[in-house]
Amino acid sequence: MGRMQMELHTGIELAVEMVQQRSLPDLLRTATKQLETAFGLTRCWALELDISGRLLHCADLAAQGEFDCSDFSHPFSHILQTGKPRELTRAASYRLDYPGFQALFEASDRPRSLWLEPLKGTDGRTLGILVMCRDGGDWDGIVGQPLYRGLKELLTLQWVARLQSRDDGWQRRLLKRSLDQLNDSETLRQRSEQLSRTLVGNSLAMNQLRAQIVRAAGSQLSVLVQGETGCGKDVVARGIHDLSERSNGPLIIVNCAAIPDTLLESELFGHTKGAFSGADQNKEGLLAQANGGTLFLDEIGDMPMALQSKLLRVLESRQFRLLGASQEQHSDFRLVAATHQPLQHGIEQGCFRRDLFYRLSQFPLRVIPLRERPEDLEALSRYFIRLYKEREGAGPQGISSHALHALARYEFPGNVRELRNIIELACLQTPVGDDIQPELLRLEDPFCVSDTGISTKIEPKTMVGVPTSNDIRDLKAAAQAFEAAVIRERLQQYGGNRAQAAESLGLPKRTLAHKCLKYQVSES
Ligand SMILES: Nc1ncnc2c1ncn2[C@@H]1O[C@H](COP(=O)(O)OP(=O)(O)OP(=O)(O)O)[C@@H](O)[C@H]1O
Repeated sequence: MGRMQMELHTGIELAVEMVQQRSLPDLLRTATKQLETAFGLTRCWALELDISGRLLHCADLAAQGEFDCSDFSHPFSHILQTGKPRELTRAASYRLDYPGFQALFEASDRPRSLWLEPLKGTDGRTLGILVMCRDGGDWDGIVGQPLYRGLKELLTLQWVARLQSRDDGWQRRLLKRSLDQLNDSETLRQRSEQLSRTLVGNSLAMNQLRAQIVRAAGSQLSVLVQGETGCGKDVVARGIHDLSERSNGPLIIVNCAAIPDTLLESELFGHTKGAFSGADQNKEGLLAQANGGTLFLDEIGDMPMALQSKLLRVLESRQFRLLGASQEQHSDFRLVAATHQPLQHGIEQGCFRRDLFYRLSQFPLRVIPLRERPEDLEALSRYFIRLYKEREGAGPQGISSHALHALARYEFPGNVRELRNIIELACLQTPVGDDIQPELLRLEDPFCVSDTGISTKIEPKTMVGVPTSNDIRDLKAAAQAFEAAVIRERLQQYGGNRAQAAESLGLPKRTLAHKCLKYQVSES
């Protein structure tokens, strides 16, 4: 084979190897090795200019292979600035104290001569710098060779192609990420909108709460909803269930305050026949019923300590045992708990387990009181008017701006529940088709004494069975008598309707039922 043929053969072999490299680092590594072998170099490096054009990288030098292009204490900034190749002698190299350059010089065994050549793509864009090292001089004898020029051209072409595919991949990833983000925010928007049909309010706090509910619903974390009585914790818990992937499963609601302590455990865990006196048949507990769905433990702060420990165990393993049974059972439920009491206080008092608190509040949510979000009053009022009209078939047209102003001045100790009662009562008294006017809004706390010093609604002294303050010898008994009297009176006021009486007192229905049982108060 003649010399020309040999060169052609070598050139083709090298070219084939170079085009096979899929990534830029592999291409640069292969090309520099080829140049070393083909031209007897002691070392060859390829420095890559980053996308900002401010840094040159040499992957093989690791941490030291970074060259700031605005620093002229290494030779590469000059090369980039002039765009021309040049030779650098060993003596000159010693004088350049840039640490990265000294590392490169050292790793090249301090050659007698270095050839620095900028590499450009066909579009004129600078790709980087080729650094060739050898102990002889005569660089023209190398860079003038067709094989060198051919390899260099192929290297730059492949370099551009690799950058292009890296850019394309990067663009694709960027596009995918923005599409994902768009999808996420679109889903978030749609779900928040769906939720705004039942969890009404346009305030910033409500918008943020809805967004958090959507997020909580998308996870399996236990959610603790905290907020004053009547502010919408129950609505939040239902929202979490409805928006979760468990929405087709059951939503089991347990009001821990409404079930006597002695019954709560068997209600939750269930029992076998004969487990205790009165257990005349097997009974499935609420934990088992919540399988595949959501268990909502309302008023969790009222759960007895002994039961808290058992609940903690269930939450950790989702395993539990029916009272009286020897076998464990499994239930796959998501827990949502709610409380109007600050649990922190319970923890300090030693009546709420700290570890349970942390287990419950994996995703904490707080519903702020209505008085702190007056922007929600109008939307909520119109929502309750609409519900009233749907239920009764007719009702007021809307609510006057004066009435809305009056609402805005009120504190709402009973929160949204109280607003609902006020609006419903006003609906009843407003002529069909008119707007609710301020004088029809019963804006007073029934337990408050008015400016005249006369109690506006309830006068404990006149209540049957309630001792006057001078006669009180046992405060607890007197307070209970008062509570019983208020409930009795409220039931009378609402014609025995427990749901309305409970709403008007800011109590869950089951709590009222429990209190009626405790105080022997009947509807009649
Ligand atoms: N943002 C809201 N949008 C629509 N209705 C609401 C909203 N907040 C509360 N309500 C309504 O107010 C009443 C009381 O709400 P809810 O029962 O959820 O309060 P709660 O915080 O759970 O009260 P409690 O502490 O007494 O259990 C319900 O009739 C509920 O539908």
